[in-house]
Amino acid sequence: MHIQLKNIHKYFGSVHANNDVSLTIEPGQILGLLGENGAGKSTLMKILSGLICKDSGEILINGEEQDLKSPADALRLGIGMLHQDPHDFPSMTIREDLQIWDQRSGRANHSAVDWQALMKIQEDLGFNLDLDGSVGELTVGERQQLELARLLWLGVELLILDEPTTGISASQQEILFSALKKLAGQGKTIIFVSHKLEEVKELCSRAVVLRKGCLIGEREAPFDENDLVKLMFGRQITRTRTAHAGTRDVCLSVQKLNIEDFRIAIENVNFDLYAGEVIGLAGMEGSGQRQFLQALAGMKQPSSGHILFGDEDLFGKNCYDYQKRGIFYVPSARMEEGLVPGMTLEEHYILSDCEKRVFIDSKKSHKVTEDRIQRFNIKGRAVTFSEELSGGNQQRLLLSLLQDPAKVLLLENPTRGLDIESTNWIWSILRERCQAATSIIFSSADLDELTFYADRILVFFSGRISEPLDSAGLDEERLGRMIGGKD
Ligand SMILES: Nc1ncnc2c1ncn2[C@@H]1O[C@H](COP(=O)(O)OP(=O)(O)OP(=O)(O)O)[C@@H](O)[C@H]1O
Repeated sequence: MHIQLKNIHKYFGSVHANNDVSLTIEPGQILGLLGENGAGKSTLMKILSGLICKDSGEILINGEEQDLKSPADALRLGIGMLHQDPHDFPSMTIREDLQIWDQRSGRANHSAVDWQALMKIQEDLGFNLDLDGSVGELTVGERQQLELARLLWLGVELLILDEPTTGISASQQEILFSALKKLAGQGKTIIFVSHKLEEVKELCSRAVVLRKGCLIGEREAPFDENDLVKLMFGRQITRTRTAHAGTRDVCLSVQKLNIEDFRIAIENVNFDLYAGEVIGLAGMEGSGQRQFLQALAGMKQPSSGHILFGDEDLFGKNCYDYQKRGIFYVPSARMEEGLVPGMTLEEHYILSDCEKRVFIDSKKSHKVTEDRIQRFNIKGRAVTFSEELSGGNQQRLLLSLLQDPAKVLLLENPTRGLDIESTNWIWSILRERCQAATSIIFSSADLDELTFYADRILVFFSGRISEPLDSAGLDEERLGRMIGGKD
């Protein structure tokens, strides 16, 4: 599919999200679309996939101008997008979810041959989704897999992937990349939106960069990472190491903890979390990290064991008891579990205020909102709805809602979808909290982030958890082997 975007403009109120963007993409090309958080990448891709309408400009598909008014219009032309947050129906089975989408694209016949075709796509991509399983029970990574398989099943020729590797493991990523290369080899056009330059280097033949809504440059492979960073931010940025603040004072002691659900059984976990320490959880997605974090936040009842906090055993208490003691959890699925669509930034701050009162103190809430927007550098206003923020800014909003003082922060993929500058910044904020004796346990699929920011690492493999490993002496290769259960 040959795609030509000509002079695309898009405004959201006073925000000029896409400013005169022109771009041509050849068939069989894997194009990297780069830019800092809020640069306008998702907006451009949403326009191309029919989810939102451009204000002006032209879209030509195979030389013909097209007026894309809906995702169904785009799908009919063979354009499909995998969004940062899954677009699916958690209350349905996978089969039902697929059928709904297929009807939207105007093709409603589902013979055994159709389902066989889907299974073949799954097999080619290395996915293993049970068609009669519930969508709501899938992990974020599996939901991405479902969407990708669905798009190919619907016959897309242009595949747009917005940050597709954020929730998936290294081995899933390998499978995904080889599948994408194969698809490009078959002539499909792929646009890969990412903040991870090493992935763009590995996958893409060409990269274009957006900054403040404008397309400001492009490069052909092989890419120089420093050059791309400079193009994205207008200056050089590297990962900044922050001072470690770990002490030997035990903040939380986990003893003989057993956690069980229908997915996984985690047995006999024992470790001490020290005040000011950062512990990273490594492992393939779905190896128990989420259940573990939720158990430590009181959101999931462990089957037995002890969670000792000071003189108290928190086993059996609920999440509000944990919150009262300063133990907070931040989920990975930010728009579904963390933020409330339809509510403004200010309403989020009002809702997250723990102080109980009948009336809203609007003077105070305006001030808190303005302070947090400024402190967390959120590109949005007090009246902006959470779903209107860019992905990276939603993540900033989520983290800005955390209460002070916090004793323990349990963070699921805290820098998901953030650019290097924002990641540096978030970790500087988190480390600042550690200096004030807050302890952090975070999960991440990014080995580099784990070895760089964690003091110690717990490796999860099929519900088994390693002894805490000192991250200082741990190289990524060994960590990778342990995650795969080979060490
Ligand atoms: N529906 C909307 N309503 C209002 N403003 C919006 C909306 N969608 C996006 N914006 C604004 O447009 C700008 C570009 O956002 P966009 O999501 O395209 O950025 P992005 O480059 O994809 O960022 P990220 O890497 O953080 O996902 C941001 O300032 C964002 O707040």
